[in-house]
Amino acid sequence: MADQVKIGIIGGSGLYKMEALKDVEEVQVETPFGSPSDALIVGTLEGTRVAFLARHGRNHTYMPSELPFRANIYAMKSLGVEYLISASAVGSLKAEAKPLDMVIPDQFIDRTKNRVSTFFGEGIVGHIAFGDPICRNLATVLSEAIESLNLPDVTLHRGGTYVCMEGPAFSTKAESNLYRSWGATIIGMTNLPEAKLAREAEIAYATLALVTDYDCWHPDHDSVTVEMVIGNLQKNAVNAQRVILETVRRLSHNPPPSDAHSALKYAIITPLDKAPVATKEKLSLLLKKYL
Ligand SMILES: CSC[C@H]1O[C@H](OP(=O)(O)O)[C@H](O)[C@@H]1O
Ligand SMILES: Nc1ncnc2[nH]cnc12
Repeated sequence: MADQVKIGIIGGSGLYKMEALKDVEEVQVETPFGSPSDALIVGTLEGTRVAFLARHGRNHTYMPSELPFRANIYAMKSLGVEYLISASAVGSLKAEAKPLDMVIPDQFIDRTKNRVSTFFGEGIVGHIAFGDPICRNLATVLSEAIESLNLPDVTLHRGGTYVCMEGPAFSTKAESNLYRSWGATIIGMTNLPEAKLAREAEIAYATLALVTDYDCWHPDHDSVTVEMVIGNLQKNAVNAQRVILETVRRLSHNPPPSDAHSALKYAIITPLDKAPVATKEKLSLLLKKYL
């Protein structure tokens, strides 16, 4: 079993490994919810052990709808992760958020249709608070890390709404314009289920959204393609990794409090002494504080 690690990183499209990780160990984690997308790569960044997971697998073999979100979050929890940073490619729904910019969103709109985004069920019912789906304090650490680096040609947008769509096809223009009329800032296919499950697992979660395109609404820009996403992500991958490094450095020196760390305190409605033993066992990693 690997050492306990408090900081986890999930890398999305175009960010399949962390170059700066040292003393790397590949950890295959099995969970009651199946296998994660890939082995967790535990290594040292800035003197701190962290766990990295390629969200779609290192060869990008999982579609957003196929991602084993529960296994991914459970695996992070089983290593001891308390803070989870998600690095994700997104389309921009606002002119001012340009390709290569970074956005730290603070809200989501759910347009997924086909995702399991809870650990509950099978006799144990829980309803987490999700009004503020991103950990504000972790988002602040991330934003301050970005600002401290003064990255050339990168504008940071603090706050904003991430529309999470099902995919895998990109949006129609009508959809893209609808989301713009709702005031949304960026669009992707992955972060909402992850954020919900992280909250249920009492892990603080924040998103580093890397803008790769203007989706399909912008009259002066071509509609999004995979080539565009990966091309821009590769241009920005060095910056993204610098941001993650600086965030890890700050988090390890000064880990902030997070409401997420006690998210289940008032969430579980089923009396646990009346709950099915098999489900209590399945969820014991998440529930043990409350059993
Ligand atoms: C390759 S374009 C669409 C793909 O990119 C984003 O992935 P991630 O959030 O893992 O960076 C988007 O959500 C889609 O999965
Ligand atoms: N325009 C877009 N729509 C959905 N997911 C994306 N990921 C990157 N760009 C995207």
